[in-house]
Amino acid sequence: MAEAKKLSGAGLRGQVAGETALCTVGKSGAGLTYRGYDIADLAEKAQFEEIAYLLLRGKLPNRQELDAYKKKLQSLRGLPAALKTVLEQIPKDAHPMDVMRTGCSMLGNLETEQDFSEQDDKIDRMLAVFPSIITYWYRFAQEGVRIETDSDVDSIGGHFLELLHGKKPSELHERVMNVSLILYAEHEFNASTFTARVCASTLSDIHSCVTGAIGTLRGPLHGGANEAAMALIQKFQTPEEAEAGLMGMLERKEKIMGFGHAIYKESDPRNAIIKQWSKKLADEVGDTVLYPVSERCEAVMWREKKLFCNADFFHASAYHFMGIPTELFTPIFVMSRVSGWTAHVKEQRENNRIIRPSADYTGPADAKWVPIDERP
Ligand SMILES: CC(=O)SCCNC(=O)CCNC(=O)[C@H](O)C(C)(C)COP(=O)(O)OP(=O)(O)OC[C@H]1O[C@@H](n2cnc3c(N)ncnc32)[C@H](O)[C@@H]1OP(=O)(O)O
Ligand SMILES: O=C([O-])CC(=O)C(=O)O
Repeated sequence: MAEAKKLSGAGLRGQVAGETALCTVGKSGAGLTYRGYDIADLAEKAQFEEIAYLLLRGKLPNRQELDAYKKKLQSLRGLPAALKTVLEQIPKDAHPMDVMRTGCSMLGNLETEQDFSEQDDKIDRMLAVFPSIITYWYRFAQEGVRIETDSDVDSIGGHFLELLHGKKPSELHERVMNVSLILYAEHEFNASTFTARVCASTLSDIHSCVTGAIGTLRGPLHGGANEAAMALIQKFQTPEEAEAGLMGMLERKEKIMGFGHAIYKESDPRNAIIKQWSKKLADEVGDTVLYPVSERCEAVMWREKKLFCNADFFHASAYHFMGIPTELFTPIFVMSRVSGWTAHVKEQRENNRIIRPSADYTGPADAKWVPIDERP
């Protein structure tokens, strides 16, 4: 059983910044739980929509509730005309995370949360429409087509794949997307969720909370690491090349994206799960390069630094094997984490005090005013 990581130092590490009933991360034992349920069980047995319901409504839905919830989400996939117009203005070479941020913000202009009694409907709308936002922009920017954003596929992951590729996904691909969305759904007080909670604590609207969280997730030290991991593994043709490349990077003290974690000490429980699905997909496409290269990176990083793959590393190859362009990896994280972010916003609102920590001042004392013409 892994010990909890010793937490101290900069970055508020180890400081308790609030309470949550949503999730535990890195406690000894299960490692990651959503409302008390072990992530391994959820990834094996649940649908992502069930997990969103669990996080947002506080309990697992029964069959009737889940069917009704999925139907509701399916009915909310359409894009307003004004949002399509905005998406069509965004340059082809924009980063898709910037598109998500703008898309969410524009939605907040068109369908503003007038008061908190509307929060559940606004959240469901975001869950349903985010795959439409990113694929509409992507296919318009890349191919010049204006896609229909409705589909018969009733899962969020399957809907995304169908809009992206213009055809129904295979059962395997829909399943992997489902697992991936479950793994990414929630993770306690990570940087983007904390951003959402800080914003919520000012009693701001739900679209502002999520827009801020998207911006925070974008960075390579957080959600952006899955794209950076892909860029890394694609450089290598063989495991031997990967080993030599990583050794050089470690010697130069470069960060290796997709490894390490602020809270977990010995492993990220999401890695074993997505790695197994990445292997299945590698077998399906007959890959003999990316998967073995990824495995060698994992072995070298553990041997040299005792650093382990976090959730992002094997997501890179898994998504790649499903034909998903690298720049869309982090937007998929958004489609999932919006469930966790908004569950935290609801929790913050239920028991709110504005989040406003203090700082140790390190600047000069007693500075004397110098008139502008006398300054050096
Ligand atoms: C879904 C997610 O958001 S998971 C996180 C995704 N991010 C990444 O994969 C980016 C790469 N990883 C990292 O940058 C870090 O491990 C973080 C940001 C995840 C955590 O940061 P911290 O909590 O500061 O890491 P931690 O305290 O464990 O670091 C210990 C040492 O290992 C080093 N280290 C940690 N991760 C890495 C890495 N990926 N590559 C190389 N060295 C690393 C640190 O630089 C530090 O060295 P130092 O003591 O000489 O300064
Ligand atoms: O918890 C963190 O710091 C980062 C992370 O793994 C996540 O948000 O999924």
